[in-house]
Amino acid sequence: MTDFFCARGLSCIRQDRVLFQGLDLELVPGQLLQVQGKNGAGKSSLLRLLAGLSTPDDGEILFRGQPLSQQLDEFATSLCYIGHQSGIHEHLTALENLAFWRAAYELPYQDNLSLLGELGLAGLEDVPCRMLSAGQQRRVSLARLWLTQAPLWILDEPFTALDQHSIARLQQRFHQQLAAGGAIIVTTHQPLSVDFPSLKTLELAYRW
Ligand SMILES: Nc1ncnc2c1ncn2[C@@H]1O[C@H](COP(=O)(O)OP(=O)(O)OP(=O)(O)O)[C@@H](O)[C@H]1O
Repeated sequence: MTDFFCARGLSCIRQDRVLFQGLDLELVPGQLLQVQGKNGAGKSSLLRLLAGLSTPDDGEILFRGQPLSQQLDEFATSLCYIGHQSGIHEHLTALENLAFWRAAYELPYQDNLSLLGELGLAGLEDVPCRMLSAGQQRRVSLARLWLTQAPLWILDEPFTALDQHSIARLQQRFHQQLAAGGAIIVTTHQPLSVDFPSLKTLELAYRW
């Protein structure tokens, strides 16, 4: 077992249904884990457990050899979690959202205008996010992945609402994160289009 990130014997019960039990996984630096499964199989529930946002019914999760439950604050600084919800402030502009994240997570300085330009949001930096399209809002949300230095990313359906160009750009960002020794856990119903040598898949079966 690696001491970077692993889970042992995880169980999750929702509405009297056992989504999974006895689930083991491990992730080493530079690795991409894709969690797959039908709608309702429990992918988001698993990712929320792994992100420390909910507690397993059984089993434990270890980050750098220590149980997550004993180091949630430290873990939060090593994690970038992006769930189904965009996590952006809709009344703030894209630039203001980036400034907020940089301050909240004490991230190093970046030229946010250039970053938004690279993400295809040039000219929209000062528009309140509620007025952006779904795909544009998703790009603002994903901008965190260009700001963060967290070694572990947990991403729930990050490609939703993105056009093909944005999907390719995000997958290139995945490559950079993995090459820098980071690791990624991702759910997606779409096949990953770029070749990831370190890709590992975990299929969650839908159980009644
Ligand atoms: N907080 C909750 N309370 C009660 N039931 C929940 C909760 N979260 C999830 N569930 C139930 O757990 C099951 C799995 O949900 P989950 O969101 O993990 O599935 P998923 O595999 O991510 O699905 P999808 O592909 O549709 O996003 C669903 O039947 C859902 O109704």
